[in-house]
Amino acid sequence: MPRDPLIALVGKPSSGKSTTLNSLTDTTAKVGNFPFTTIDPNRAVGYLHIPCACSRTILPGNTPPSPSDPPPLQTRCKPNYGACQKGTRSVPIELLDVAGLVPGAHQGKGLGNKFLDDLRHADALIHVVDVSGTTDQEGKATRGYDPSVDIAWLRDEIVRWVFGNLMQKWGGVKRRHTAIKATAVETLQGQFSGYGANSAIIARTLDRLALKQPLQDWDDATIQLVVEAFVDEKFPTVIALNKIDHPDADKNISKIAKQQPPERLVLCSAISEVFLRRLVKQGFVQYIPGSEFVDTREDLLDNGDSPDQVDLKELDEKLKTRIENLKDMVLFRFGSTGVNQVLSRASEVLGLVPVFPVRNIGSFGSGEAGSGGDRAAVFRDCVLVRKGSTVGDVYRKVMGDAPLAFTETVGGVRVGEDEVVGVGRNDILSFKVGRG
Ligand SMILES: Nc1nc2c(ncn2[C@@H]2O[C@H](COP(=O)(O)OP(=O)(O)OP(=O)(O)O)[C@@H](O)[C@H]2O)c(=O)[nH]1
Repeated sequence: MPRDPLIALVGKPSSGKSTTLNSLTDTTAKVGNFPFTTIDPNRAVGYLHIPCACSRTILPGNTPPSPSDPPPLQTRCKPNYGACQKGTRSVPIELLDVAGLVPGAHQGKGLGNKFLDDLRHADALIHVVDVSGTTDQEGKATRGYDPSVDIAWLRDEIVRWVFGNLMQKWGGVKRRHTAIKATAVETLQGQFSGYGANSAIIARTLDRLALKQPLQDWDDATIQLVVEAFVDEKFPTVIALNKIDHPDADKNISKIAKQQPPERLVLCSAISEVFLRRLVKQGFVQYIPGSEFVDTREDLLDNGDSPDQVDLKELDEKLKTRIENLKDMVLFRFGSTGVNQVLSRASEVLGLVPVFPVRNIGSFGSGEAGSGGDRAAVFRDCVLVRKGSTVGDVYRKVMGDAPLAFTETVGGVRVGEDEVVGVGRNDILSFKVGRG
């Protein structure tokens, strides 16, 4: 059965990993349960924000009565896991906290081997970088440090770790490869299976390099290239440039933006998100996590709300100033605190596709045909699968090994088991169990 995707947060000490994790996992937004049964101590549940199927007005019977009304399905969207607020769905996703990697980790420095070992199961990485330059490469307080260096050494540590593990056995690997006349994909898959690599990842790795020599003739430099390409395939990485609220951040952001592909970079201020969510909990502000706007009591009164309608507390001068600063330095300049984009971007680099399995393809409910009528809850389930997954892959993830009779999508249209799932095309599926 395909595994659930796992995203790991990595970075040097004090770059803001815990704060980022808190901002991604804090459940102020009334998110519900999650489907993962065993959560290790270093795992947490984050919520990926996606447009929910319930807000697609193209679906039968989902036209809003007037432009200002929500589509009818939206009012009945009740996820089993996560939440749906006005058509934005929070889908639970597992996160792994890989504590404090430092240069030299691959040789065991700072318990590095243990942390690197934790990484094996990750499908993508979020590298949290302290873009303010106020912590050195080991996380100690400083000023004027160049954080672009961190991006290079962290990847290098992972490469050296994988390289070291492979080289320990390379003599035997080569001999066996020749003796059994294996293909390079087969041999490398055997070596890299401990990192959760399948043959598709290995094939992509080798395609990237288009090597001429057979595996048994690879020299160290070639093996190094193979390992680098493998690390990039197996651990696609989003770089979260954290602490953008700090005045020293701008020049570092410009430098890194010139060196890295834009689709890999996200700007964020984890501490701002944590602070705002705390103020929401304490009843001081209205704020939808990830949005550009924060409303205080004063703002709402200025907007014409009457005092008895506004149930927010008064702010003292100190808090007022902090919120104004946060608006100026982060929200207005960057459009949000950026933390939700960190997770969305990681899901993009992984190519995750949300799929909505429903029992009843006519009503999108989870009951038998006709049960609950048009008031029944819809789109109870949403699963995240990797790009390129087929209808059959989704079926096995949701239903396990039971035999599949046939599958329908919107309008009762039959879809084949081998069809690749895609957003808006065949991502609402009803599986009929049994022998077809
Ligand atoms: N200015 C600013 N400071 C931040 C931000 N995020 C985190 N910090 C601060 O950076 C320091 C380190 O944050 P942590 O989240 O503990 O960092 P960490 O990477 O988990 O550190 P380790 O647990 O040592 O690996 C703390 O003092 C945070 O308050 C941010 O967005 N802006």
